Amino acid sequence: MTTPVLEARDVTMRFGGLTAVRSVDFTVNAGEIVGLIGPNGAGKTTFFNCLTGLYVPTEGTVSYQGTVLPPKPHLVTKAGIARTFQNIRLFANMTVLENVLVGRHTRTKEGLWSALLRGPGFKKAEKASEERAMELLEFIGLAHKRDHLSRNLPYGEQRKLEIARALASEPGLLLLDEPTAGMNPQETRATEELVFAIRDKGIAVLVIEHDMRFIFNLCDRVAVLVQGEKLVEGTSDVVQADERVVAAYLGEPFEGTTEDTPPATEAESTTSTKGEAQ
Ligand SMILES: Nc1ncnc2c1ncn2[C@@H]1O[C@H](COP(=O)(O)OP(=O)(O)OP(=O)(O)O)[C@@H](O)[C@H]1O
Repeated sequence: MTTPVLEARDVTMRFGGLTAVRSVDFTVNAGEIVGLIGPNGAGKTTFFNCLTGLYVPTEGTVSYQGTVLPPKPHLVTKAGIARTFQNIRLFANMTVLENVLVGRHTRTKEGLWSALLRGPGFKKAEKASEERAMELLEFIGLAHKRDHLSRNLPYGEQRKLEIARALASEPGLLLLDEPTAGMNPQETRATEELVFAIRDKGIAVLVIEHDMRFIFNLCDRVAVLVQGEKLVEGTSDVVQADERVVAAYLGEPFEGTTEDTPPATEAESTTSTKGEAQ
């Protein structure tokens, strides 16, 4: 039996006259790795931002484990959803261990500022947190670099550290936004293994990625967004074989598509103004 972890119902996000995400229904079940793909400007990051409370959807609801989420990022994290971003957002001048400890602030009594300023309350809670943070660093293979400043890590390790920091909030669902962007094939392969290992720990994963080989190797299910709409959803085989997906990536019109996939006309001419949706 499949148990939904995340359920987005009829989610629409408009920016003025531009509909970036249109009436998207989307589910991630327990134990699944789900991919979200689509051409540049398709609305993937905007949809992620709607899921994680960075944006308040114009319409629709997002539920986690059956409860509608408040559209506030820290409450979404607290509920059990963690994410990484397209661009690395580590604290560059903090150590590897400190970065992971900051990620734990939603799971400790102490707040983010206490963690950042290392006040007395933080120090008390620090020991238990430090043990858990070290477990996570061991899990991602960076325990030996615990005292290195994060800015001195090679790029691939910085991306891993971001994942460890996200895991530090003890999520039930992890959202990864282009985790292999800028990686060499070896690092990409290692990331694939890491995502499988995360799933094996009982954490569902939703991943946006442009690297199709990575997505099709990794995901149990893949959804394709095109011009803000969910065009196709299915197993890797089903999605790869769908002519509409190929056409969407090649920028061809959706001739011969079914009636339920009309092009989103408002979005057609406005895919270059990216705004803040990172
Ligand atoms: N804050 C914003 N204000 C106005 N328009 C926005 C904003 N954020 C995104 N958009 C627009 O919404 C559309 C979808 O953008 P989004 O970044 O979600 O696409 P994407 O699929 O993640 O693209 P990419 O693969 O290039 O990251 C684009 O037309 C973009 O210009």
